[in-house]
Amino acid sequence: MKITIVGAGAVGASCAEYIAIKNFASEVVLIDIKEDYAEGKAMDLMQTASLLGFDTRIVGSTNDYSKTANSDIAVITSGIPRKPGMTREELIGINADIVKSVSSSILEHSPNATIIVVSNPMDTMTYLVHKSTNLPKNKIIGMGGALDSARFKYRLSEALECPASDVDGMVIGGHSDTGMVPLARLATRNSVPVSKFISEERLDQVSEDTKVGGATLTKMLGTSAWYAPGAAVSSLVQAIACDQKKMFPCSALLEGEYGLNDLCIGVPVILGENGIEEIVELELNDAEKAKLKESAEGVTKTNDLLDLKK
Ligand SMILES: NC(=O)c1ccc[n+]([C@@H]2O[C@H](COP(=O)([O-])OP(=O)(O)OC[C@H]3O[C@@H](n4cnc5c(N)ncnc54)[C@H](O)[C@@H]3O)[C@@H](O)[C@H]2O)c1
Ligand SMILES: O=C(O)C[C@H](O)C(=O)O
Repeated sequence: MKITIVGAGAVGASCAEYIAIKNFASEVVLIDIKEDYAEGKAMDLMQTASLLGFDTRIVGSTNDYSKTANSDIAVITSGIPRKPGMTREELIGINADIVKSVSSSILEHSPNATIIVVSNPMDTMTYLVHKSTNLPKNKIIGMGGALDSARFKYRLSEALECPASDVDGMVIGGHSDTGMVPLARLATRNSVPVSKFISEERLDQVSEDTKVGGATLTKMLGTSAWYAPGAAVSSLVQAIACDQKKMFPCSALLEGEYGLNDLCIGVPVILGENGIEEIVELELNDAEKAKLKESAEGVTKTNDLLDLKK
């Protein structure tokens, strides 16, 4: 199993590290435009192999896509991250051109690859990859909901004063400060609704903290987060590489599901060797449906900023 990660920055390198530690891939190629940067990250990571006990070969390359040839999965993390005070949507101008050219270079050398889009604004970048390539829709996946759900579980575990492994919960909708829809009604602690343990006000606070999870960390770090994003991407890569048939909320092209059309937005999907093998339609209540619709309107507004004729 060969995996390419475009962008050897914070998220790309973190993702490569978690993939290697999980030891399910034969090769990870890290590629970046900065001279020697990906090679340096790859060498540094390879020097952890004997310490951490993995066999995955990590290779670095400065913009030489021949090294990525015949990748099974390609992850796009290239582009700029936001600074404190910015929204993800403000990155569209620079990142759209990068994502478009990178996806074309990936497919030139790996026409059968499944692409996971990470660069922000992620739902719109995922839509752009659909619009600018001929890949079938199951092979283009946006990563956002897996991270947002991990943050939701973290906030729930804080509120319930229990380990994160004791709680379950999911965030659907757009990967934006206002567009996320944490499904608080469906969140559980060992199958018991979390509303049994915390007040409605506290649960509302958990949802609000989850939605601004990325902005909170960006303010603290001066740039956006990378450990949880890298871990979330590695989980999606593993689900596809190992044909796990696991369910994650991912940004998927919708064609009528949830009453939505012609956009990519976070919904639960089953991931396996064929990428998105199924879109799971949840029975949402009226309030949740209204939030998802509003979120979709926001994503569409950002999509409308793309120049798809370029
Ligand atoms: N979807 C999510 O949940 C999520 C989570 C975290 C970050 N992100 C996004 O991921 C992106 C990367 O974040 P980061 O923190 O790793 O940034 P970073 O600046 O640390 O790394 C980005 C890397 O991309 C490289 N790059 C730029 N143009 C390139 C090109 N044409 N080809 C190859 N490489 C190129 C840069 O040289 C840099 O090394 C940002 O857009 C950020 O907003 C998304
Ligand atoms: O917050 C960001 O800009 C990066 C990423 O989308 C995140 O949620 O961490």
